[in-house]
Amino acid sequence: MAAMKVRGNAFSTATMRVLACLREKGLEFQFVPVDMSTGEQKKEPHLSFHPFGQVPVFEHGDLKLFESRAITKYIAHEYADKGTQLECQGAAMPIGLQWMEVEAQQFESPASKLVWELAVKPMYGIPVDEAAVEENTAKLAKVLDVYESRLVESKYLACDSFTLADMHHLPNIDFLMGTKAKALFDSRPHVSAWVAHITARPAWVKALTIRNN
Ligand SMILES: N[C@@H](CCC(=O)N[C@@H](CS)C(=O)NCC(=O)O)C(=O)O
Repeated sequence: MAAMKVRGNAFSTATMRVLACLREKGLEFQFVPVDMSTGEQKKEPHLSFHPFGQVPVFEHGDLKLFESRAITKYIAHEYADKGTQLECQGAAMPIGLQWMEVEAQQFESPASKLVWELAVKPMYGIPVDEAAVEENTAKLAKVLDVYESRLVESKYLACDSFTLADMHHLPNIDFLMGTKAKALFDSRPHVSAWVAHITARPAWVKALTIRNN
């Protein structure tokens, strides 16, 4: 099997999305830390791997990929028979695609803005923009109302087992659980149970250990 490498940062949500996937699949990989505090991602040689100057970058033999969700879809497909089956099967396949888009198009924007305001800014002593917090709390609440309805009828978002559609949420949820935005999840019983369930997955717990290295 060709060697796998992830260039990224342990505190980057997009990087953690890829590490979660590799852990679910039980795949070996080399982690190459990119120091975002010095802007390493905006300089060569990193720019030769990622033209937008971001993390993560995934390398598998001669293949070089950026965009975390494209990387996880590649890994899930390429290693369909290894570890956790992360794609919805058969007739549920398009439902999996739909809920992955929901995460990317509806959840990511308000969730990542709240991560920035409530988790990252306080770490660096940067003043919080309360108007942005209010606006994105309202937006995320509406998204989670839809999730609550969906999770009444289905234990997981897309199909009857854990898939990429659930997994893609983990990094933003992990940060938000340490902020006042946790209340948005806790106040919706089915969302709250889903969060407890997916954040306790051994693969996710193992992915997070990268922060201890
Ligand atoms: N849509 C991209 C987002 C990548 C992204 O925004 N990465 C952030 C870290 S989570 C980054 O590199 N930020 C530094 C920068 O933009 O300079 C993906 O999912 O890979």
